[in-house]
Amino acid sequence: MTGVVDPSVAGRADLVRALDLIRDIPDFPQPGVLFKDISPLLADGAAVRAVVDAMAAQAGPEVDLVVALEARGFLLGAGVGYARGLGVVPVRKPGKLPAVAHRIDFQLEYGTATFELPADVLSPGARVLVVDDVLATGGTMEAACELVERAGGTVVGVSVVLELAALGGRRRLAGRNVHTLLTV
Ligand SMILES: O=P(O)(O)OC[C@H]1O[C@H](OP(=O)(O)OP(=O)(O)O)[C@H](O)[C@@H]1O
Ligand SMILES: Nc1ncnc2[nH]cnc12
Repeated sequence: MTGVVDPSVAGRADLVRALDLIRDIPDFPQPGVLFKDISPLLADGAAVRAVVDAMAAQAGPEVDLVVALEARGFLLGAGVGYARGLGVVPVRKPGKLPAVAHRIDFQLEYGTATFELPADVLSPGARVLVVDDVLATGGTMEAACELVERAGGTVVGVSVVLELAALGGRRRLAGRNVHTLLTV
């Protein structure tokens, strides 16, 4: 996929190849949306390793917990946690968690959604990296950061594979430390 790569990606043939596996699916999940599908990247062992290692390397040394966003963020966040030797907390869609600390409703590019943070797994003062696949309008990431902060955590970075610049997510996350591998 063509776009602007992070300086950490430039010159890394394995990462460039991995990011090239992301495909466009028109009119999904609704007409007018150009969906960026990372499934081919996730299905390629070398690609997913290159991407997860790059996300783990971008995040600062101060991170002590990964928060991963349902659903595709789980796949990447678990890898980043493993690579850095850090725990992973899943932020989930409603009705999945047996014990909920905080809940938030939000809007994303193609609809509305709700996230929940599990109870008693995020300690106040935790320095959190929030991981997802795509940053579009930023509604999803902003809501996740809000949940972390309600629990007393500090969001020290947010990390995605792909940023859709025209949808303004980075502006919405102004003041936050946003890591992306590719911006289109
Ligand atoms: O920046 P935004 O406009 O908020 O959009 C980004 C979010 O949209 C997609 O999730 P989706 O809700 O499709 O969930 P899924 O991962 O469960 O399929 C993507 O995985 C991000 O989480
Ligand atoms: N266009 C898009 N492609 C993939 N994930 C998204 N999340 C929000 N908008 C998206």
